[in-house]
Amino acid sequence: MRKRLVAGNWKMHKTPSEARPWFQSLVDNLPQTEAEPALLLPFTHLPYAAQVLGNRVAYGAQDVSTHPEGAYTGEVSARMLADLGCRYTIVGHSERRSYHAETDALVAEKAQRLLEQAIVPILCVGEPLEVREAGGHVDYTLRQLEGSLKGVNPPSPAHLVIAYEPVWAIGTGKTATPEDAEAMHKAIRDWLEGRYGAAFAQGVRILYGGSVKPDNAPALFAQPNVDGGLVGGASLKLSDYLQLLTA
Ligand SMILES: O=C[C@H](O)COP(=O)(O)O
Repeated sequence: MRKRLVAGNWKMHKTPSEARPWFQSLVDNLPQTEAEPALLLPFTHLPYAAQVLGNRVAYGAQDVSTHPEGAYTGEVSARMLADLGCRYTIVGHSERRSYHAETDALVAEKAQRLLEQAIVPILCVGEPLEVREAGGHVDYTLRQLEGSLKGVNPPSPAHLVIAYEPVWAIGTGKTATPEDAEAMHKAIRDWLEGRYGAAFAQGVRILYGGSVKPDNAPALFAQPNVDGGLVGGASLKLSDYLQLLTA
């Protein structure tokens, strides 16, 4: 039985001092729910997350260095994130793939660095609009998955989360239909089975991301292979995020 994960990706929003009282309100208003809450935050917010969210709400970063340590100005290592108590960290978000030219091979290295520190990578994949329109979305996404997991061997299914985020649905208000999301998630799980075996594949959580909101989340999350969401915009508003936790 996979535990639903509702992961908020704050991207580059809010300052640390704006975030701190928000974290407190989240902790004070956490609903009784089976879903696991998590926030993926800018690096600057993580010390406050450690203080306020503690072990009540999981948190982590949105990126990590491929290097374990050393003279790499501006980089943040997996060991630094582990020291701040990060449970998850995003790798391969389409915004990093497109604005920072991150390749599948680089994403795989980042995932590996995280696993070395027992941080669970939330590995993002998903096709752009032209690929979807041409009908090549499944092949495209599975190829991306294969490249981004090359040489990556998580010790258990709990150590890997996949987020399917069709690029055309991110921040656009357009969402994949629950049926389209389910079809892709099933294809991803089948691929995971071929790569890691059936028991492993059944344990991995596959999140949907792309304009998830309180009104569309129940139908998406009801799909058998949709194990929660990676939520951008709606995770910035406390009332929306709280609703998603019980969707
Ligand atoms: O990581 C989150 C996704 O990019 C989705 O963002 P969005 O919910 O604002 O569309």
